[in-house]
Amino acid sequence: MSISAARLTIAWGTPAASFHSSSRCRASVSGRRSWGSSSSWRNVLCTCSAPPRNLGDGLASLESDNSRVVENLGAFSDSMNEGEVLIECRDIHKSFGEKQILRGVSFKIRHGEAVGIIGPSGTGKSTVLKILAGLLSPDRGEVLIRGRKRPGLVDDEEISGLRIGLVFQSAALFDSLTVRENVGFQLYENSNMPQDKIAELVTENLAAVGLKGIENRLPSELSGGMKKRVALARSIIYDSTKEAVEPEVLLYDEPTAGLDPIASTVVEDLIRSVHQKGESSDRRLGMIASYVVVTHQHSTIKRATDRLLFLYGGRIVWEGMTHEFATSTNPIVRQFASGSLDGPIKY
Ligand SMILES: Nc1ncnc2c1ncn2[C@@H]1O[C@H](COP(=O)(O)OP(=O)(O)OP(=O)(O)O)[C@@H](O)[C@H]1O
Repeated sequence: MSISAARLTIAWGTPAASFHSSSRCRASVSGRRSWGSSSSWRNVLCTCSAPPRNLGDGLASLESDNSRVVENLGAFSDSMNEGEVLIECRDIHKSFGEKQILRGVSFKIRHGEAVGIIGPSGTGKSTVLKILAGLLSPDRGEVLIRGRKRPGLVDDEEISGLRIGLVFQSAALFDSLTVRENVGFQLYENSNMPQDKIAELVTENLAAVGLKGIENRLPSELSGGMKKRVALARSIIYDSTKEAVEPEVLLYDEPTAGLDPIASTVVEDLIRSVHQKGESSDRRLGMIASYVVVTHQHSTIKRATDRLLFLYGGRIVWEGMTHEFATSTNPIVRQFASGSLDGPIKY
């Protein structure tokens, strides 16, 4: 097969052109998965017990009372046992040219969590994911992986003990490769699995995202929604010949945008099904220890997240459990939840 011809720098399925500078950023995220029955996918318990924190009462307080924001965020983060924190963002700042996007983003993701990042368009959610994944460097602040500071872009050695994968909003498939080659890319490139076994796994993973019989198609022959699901299948396929894997954090950038409601449900259940909660997850093959989802979709927020971080004005302005989002009295959250034009968020 022609996969080696396409030996571009693959960073979690990223075309080389996007991140050619991170040549050390080899594919370290083949996905893990363990399919349950569809009913077990839905049988998800909330493991998070931290209370919600309203970080300011709206944009005005965010702008005028920054110390309070930081103080409250610290209180939330302090409630986490340090040993269970996989990734921490500490006071992250990021600008593109003159445009300051992130102005001090701080949060922790702990083992077993399913966290959503929400907020208005253009507020920097994807930027946060790219910084978490090590594909962008913050201008200021730091990312800690299991308590160890990562100085720059991702490096396999630096993040040993934890693998971080990013599923791109745009699917980012290799145009010249078939669906089979795209989904099985990691295994063709980095495993010793026989090709027929990889092909079998590809078919199995495609079926899990609701796609059958498209293995020989090229990405150009797929709809946008199908491409997204192929990318998802690629992110969760794993080398089933291995006995144990390191814990893995998957970052999903709008995994259900553009999907019809039923396809969205398939993807949301899939995201849940590959998630292994609790401390045992670091030795369970085929499971994701924690994941972060950036989404605008209500169904995805409700079905696929336990805890939410609300990003606005360059900072986390609210965080809490997903079920508390709808009843929050924070004006920013209320406006966002209702879709009202009136409120602190201006377009
Ligand atoms: N590489 C880049 N160069 C210049 N500007 C960028 C770059 N990446 C992002 N931006 C800008 O940073 C801002 C935040 O972008 P980002 O994609 O992180 O937002 P978002 O919250 O994910 O948006 P959406 O919800 O619409 O997907 C936007 O104004 C975007 O144009």
